[in-house]
Amino acid sequence: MKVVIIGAGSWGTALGKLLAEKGKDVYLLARRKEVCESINKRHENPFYLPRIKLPNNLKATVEPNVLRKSELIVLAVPSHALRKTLKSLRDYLPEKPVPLVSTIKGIEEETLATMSQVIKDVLFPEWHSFYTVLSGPSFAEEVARRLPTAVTIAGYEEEITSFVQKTFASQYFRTYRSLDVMGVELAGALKNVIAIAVGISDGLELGLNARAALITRGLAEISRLGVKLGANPLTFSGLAGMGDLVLTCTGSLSRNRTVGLRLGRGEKLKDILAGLTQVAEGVRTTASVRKLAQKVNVETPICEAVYQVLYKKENPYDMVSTLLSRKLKQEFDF
Ligand SMILES: NC(=O)C1=CN([C@@H]2O[C@H](COP(=O)(O)OP(=O)(O)OC[C@H]3O[C@@H](n4cnc5c(N)ncnc54)[C@H](OP(=O)(O)O)[C@@H]3O)[C@@H](O)[C@H]2O)C=CC1
Ligand SMILES: O=C(CO)COP(=O)(O)O
Repeated sequence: MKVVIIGAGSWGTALGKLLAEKGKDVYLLARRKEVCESINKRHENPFYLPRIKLPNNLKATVEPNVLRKSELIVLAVPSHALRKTLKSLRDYLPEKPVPLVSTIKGIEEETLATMSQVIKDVLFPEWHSFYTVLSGPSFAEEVARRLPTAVTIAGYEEEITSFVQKTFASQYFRTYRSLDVMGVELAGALKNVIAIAVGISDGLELGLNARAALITRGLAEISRLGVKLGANPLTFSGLAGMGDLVLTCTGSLSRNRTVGLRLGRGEKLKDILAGLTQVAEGVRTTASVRKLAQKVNVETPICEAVYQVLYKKENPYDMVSTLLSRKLKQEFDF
């Protein structure tokens, strides 16, 4: 099977390695020639996954023609780049639709579209039912080191979703199926904002109680918004919801948590972003969530507090007192 992965960053490379180890003929479609050269000649991606040996049947190219005969396409670019990237590649897609797997965790800021909605805008209707989304607690580096991982794959069509589920399943990568595309997409994107909040709290050394409270109330908040937008509430207690939220809020490999930590320790956002070599989706998603929440009239106090710190230069300490001084309420709105 020929697989093309659009995006040769950390996640695209880790998933490419996994699929190549399963015997698939895998091509990473990169932007930079030097990335391709390292992967093809040295079997390593030092820009994104240093010191990980890649299999010989994982190749990289900048040539979009590689898409023509693909049998599975994986999307692994940052969310803000998907629309433009797909527009530039759509003339190279195979004549008949093939399963598409988004591994992207973000919401477009200008349109507030999730990635399935971007696909619907950019690709012909016959492609829409071929869309699936893979999400869950899965740091690229750990997957690349073949450490045990479990994820959810959601799609519209049972047959296509099962095909993708089987394609990715391996001895160390367990895949579950879901039909809640919207829920899995939203859970994956929204948890990044909560991870920034937890990072800020940990950077301020506010303790483990505060961390647990933010994760729990963060889950309540992102579930509330997700459900209002059409997600199945159960999705938020699964791998794509609770699972990924806990991983990203507590795992030192998280880029989003790290942005928060550094803010909490007193660094400026612009300095942090200037030094990042990988995407931290939650920064843009914070702005998207604010607009979404206002649009559907859902209270998202933690996301709002993160917005104030990131975009209004609010002191992180004030974020905490704002959250703690909110009007007292019931824990659950049954
Ligand atoms: N890394 C992880 O552990 C996981 C990541 N994800 C999600 O996967 C998605 C991709 O993230 P990840 O691989 O980590 O990101 P990285 O920052 O590691 O890599 C990003 C990739 O996208 C390319 N890219 C960046 N900007 C653009 C652009 N404007 N147009 C076209 N291509 C671009 C980069 O190319 P270039 O090198 O040329 O800049 C690179 O190939 C994100 O939504 C992320 O949340 C999901 C699960 C795990
Ligand atoms: O989504 C992830 C793990 O599941 C990766 O999180 P970060 O983007 O914060 O590193």
